[in-house]
Amino acid sequence: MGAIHGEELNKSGKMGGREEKILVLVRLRPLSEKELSNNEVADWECINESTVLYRNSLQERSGLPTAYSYDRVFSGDCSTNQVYEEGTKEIALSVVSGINLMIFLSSRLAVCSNLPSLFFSSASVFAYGQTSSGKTYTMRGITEYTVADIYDYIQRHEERAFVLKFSAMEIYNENVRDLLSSDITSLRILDDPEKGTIVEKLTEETVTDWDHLKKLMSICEGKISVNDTTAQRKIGETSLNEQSSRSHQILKLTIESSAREFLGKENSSTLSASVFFVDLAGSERASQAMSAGTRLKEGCHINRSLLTLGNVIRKLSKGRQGHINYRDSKLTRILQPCLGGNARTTIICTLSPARSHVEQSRNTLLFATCAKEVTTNAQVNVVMSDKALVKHLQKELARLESELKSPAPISSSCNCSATIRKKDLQIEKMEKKIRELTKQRDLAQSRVEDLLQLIGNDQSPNKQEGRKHPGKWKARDKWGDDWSSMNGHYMNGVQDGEEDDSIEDPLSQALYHEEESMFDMGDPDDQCKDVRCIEMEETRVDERFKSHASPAGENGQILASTTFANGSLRRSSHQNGFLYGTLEERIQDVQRSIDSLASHYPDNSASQDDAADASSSRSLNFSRRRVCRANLVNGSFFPPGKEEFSERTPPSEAENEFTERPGAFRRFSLLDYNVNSANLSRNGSHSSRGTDFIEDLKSQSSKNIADEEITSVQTFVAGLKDAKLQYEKQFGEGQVPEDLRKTLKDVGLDAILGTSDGPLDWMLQFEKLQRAIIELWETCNVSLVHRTYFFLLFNGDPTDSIYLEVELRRLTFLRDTFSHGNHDIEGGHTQTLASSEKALKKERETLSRLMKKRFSDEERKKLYQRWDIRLDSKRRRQRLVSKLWTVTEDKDHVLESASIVAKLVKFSEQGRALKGMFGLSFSAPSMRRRSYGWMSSNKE
Ligand SMILES: Nc1ncnc2c1ncn2[C@@H]1O[C@H](COP(=O)(O)OP(=O)(O)OP(=O)(O)O)[C@@H](O)[C@H]1O
Repeated sequence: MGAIHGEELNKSGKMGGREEKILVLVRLRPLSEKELSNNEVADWECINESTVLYRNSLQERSGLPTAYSYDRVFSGDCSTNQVYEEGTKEIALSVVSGINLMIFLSSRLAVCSNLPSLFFSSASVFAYGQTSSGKTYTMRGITEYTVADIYDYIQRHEERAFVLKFSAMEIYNENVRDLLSSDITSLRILDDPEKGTIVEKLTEETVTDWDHLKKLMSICEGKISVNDTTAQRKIGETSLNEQSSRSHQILKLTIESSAREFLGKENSSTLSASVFFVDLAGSERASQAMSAGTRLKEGCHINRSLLTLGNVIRKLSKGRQGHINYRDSKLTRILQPCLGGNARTTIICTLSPARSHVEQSRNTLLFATCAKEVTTNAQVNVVMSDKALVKHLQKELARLESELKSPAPISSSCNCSATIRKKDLQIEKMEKKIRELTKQRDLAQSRVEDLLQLIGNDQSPNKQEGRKHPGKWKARDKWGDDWSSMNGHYMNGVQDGEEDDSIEDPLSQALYHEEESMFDMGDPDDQCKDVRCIEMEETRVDERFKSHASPAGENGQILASTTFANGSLRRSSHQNGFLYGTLEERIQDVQRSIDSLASHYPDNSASQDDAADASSSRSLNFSRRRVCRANLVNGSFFPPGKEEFSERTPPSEAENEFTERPGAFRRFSLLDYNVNSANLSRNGSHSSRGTDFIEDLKSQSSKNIADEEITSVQTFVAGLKDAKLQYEKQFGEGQVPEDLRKTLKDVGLDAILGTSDGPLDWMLQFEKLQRAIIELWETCNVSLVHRTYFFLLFNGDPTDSIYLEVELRRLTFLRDTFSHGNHDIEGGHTQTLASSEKALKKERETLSRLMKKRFSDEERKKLYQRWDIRLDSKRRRQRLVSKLWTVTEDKDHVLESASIVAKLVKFSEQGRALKGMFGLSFSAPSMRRRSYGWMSSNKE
């Protein structure tokens, strides 16, 4: 027999890799003795072969999904053998018996030797679920049944010679260990250009027989020790499981085979395929597992890597768009081929039916729902009989010969040259257009310079103060200077001083000391809570944004350091009919801004190793999780309380797969509220619709800190853009809602309503609006990250006015809500000034932890000096962060605060991607007219 790899066949148009969804099975275990003695009730039931149902009259009324469907579900009375036979067998054995063999040929391949057999080069079986749900119990059985069947297959196929190799590893506290070696040193993961990701120096035992393999598996389980030294896989007792696996275990069985008759001959080829058995450690809540010390630390590592796995699965379920963070944990890195790679994969999600575990069970099912959507592209090895192979090659030869004999018709080559000519013409035209545009741009540029000079002469204070605005407030064109001057300050030499890493939360402290780059994990309970549900929350949020995203190609206006004057002047140029605002120019403008931001604030963190970054992003993910329960009022990303968790668990596929929460679009009704129900804000009753808007806007913006990827700024922008669109819808163009007039009066901006429409007036108005907003941010304890993004993104372009309006209205609403003692904004979410204060405090703590990561020692020292913090004082980072954004009347202070927070949340890095955000344009074409609309309407 000869072997052909799927890829080769693919080229010839016959066969190739096979795309298929991950097979997802759910296994419910019976109530354990302990659960029975605690009078636990079983709330879950398999109602048919594919649906598991939650039966609890109380929860049913909560509106959460009750039925979940998967490829196959197994009830508590199903044996592991049944799970294997009806669930995993087909995939696990496809590495030897091949899919066609299984389905069409059964064991008659030897008889029907002309038919090819497809062998998949890699298969994997995972067990996923909360601690004590039965993963190890299930995987042990599945592994044994698979291996037994593989041996059975080998015995029945004597025409081939098989070699089996076995390796085993565990990932314990983010260290990879060889389970077949007594050496407990952590192994390195390497990227091999040919083999992909490999674990260096991992023992690979050649298996002599079935007994040998069983012995090797026993070593992994710790039943036998290697060289009588260490017990193997880390197992420990928790209150939920006496024999809890504290590590992820990955077993790999490689099966190599060659046709016996060709053995030792030139044309002999060896076929290799592997099957992975993955027993993941279980997610656990610290409170339930009652873990402390080592167990708690293990639990944190377990949860963190499972979080990354959840993230990867979630992203893959959305169709592999964008970057998949496989490198965020060793688990996902090693399992990359099994997750959306070239393996056939089955995931068995195990559940405890106990009521006390309902939340964890739901999270497991949400993970399963996501996993169902993931597609892998399994590589196919094809083995043919010699006869079939010869036939295949003859056919291929004949096809190539006929292609050679009848070359492509002349007409098609004519078409080719015609197409080339057409393209040449197009290129010529485009070059001409570029030349024209460049001319126009240069012309506009010189006009702008003229106008700038004019304004410089008009605005003597600006001119005299080197473009400073009157008072403490500086113009935006000072940004670059301020950034560099601040940077300069950091670079001045200072004495060394020990820094205190003390963190109030003991768990965070433990973790922080454990892994320096890691930061806030929140309270143990929160942190150890399973997180998949949150990933689903994110999915929904993403979906919402998707549905609101503007068509790509609109011009953007997110110029972080675009000069104030520029913004105004651009409008003038526009009015004069110049094509000043062409896309090309805008891109250059943005690029310049970003470059200036990036260059003034070198990002030291970029040099830090992958692991640090990964761990940080993982940690940040915990914060992200909290966004679901974010404090609605202050925009912080910290949760008001965990009780909201289950309420906000999204619907499963059984209901609406990842659909948005019903009424998600009602969030804009804050605007309705202000227009149509103005009395509500006065009588103090709550408006959940209005809160929806605040909640979403807030959580969108606050989400950014928890996500170091570009999307976080995009999300922020999308939220604002969304709000703006709704706002415009509500009021139309050129309308000033009555209550906004009142708001403006309230904040002392009533003069603006009657002012003229010139760029200079706008500059003054912008200053006033911005200052009012900054004060309100402080009053309402708004998230520092939100303040920073907003402050940096809206820097005085007239087209920003609508965003300032929306923000001002939102903040005024919050302030009024607080002052009326109107706490209960949305059912279940009690919001008070105190809770917003608490959330802000937590955000400051988190930012203070980031200080160490984002600023070098030297920079921090300079910062302390600059902010009057003694270098020998304790908790210096916390002190510094607690000062940020507090002196609202001092523009320098605000500017520096924004710079520091921007650096902490990697704004400059994200800023580099702002170009990509043109699709989320701040300034829709109509905005140019709209921007002054509300002011002009007041003049009428
Ligand atoms: N389907 C089942 N039928 C009967 N008993 C089961 C079943 N599944 C699990 N058990 C029992 O439940 C207990 C916990 O199972 P197991 O250790 O496999 O859980 P786990 O999910 O691997 O937990 P951890 O993540 O903590 O390692 C064990 O005593 C096991 O024998």
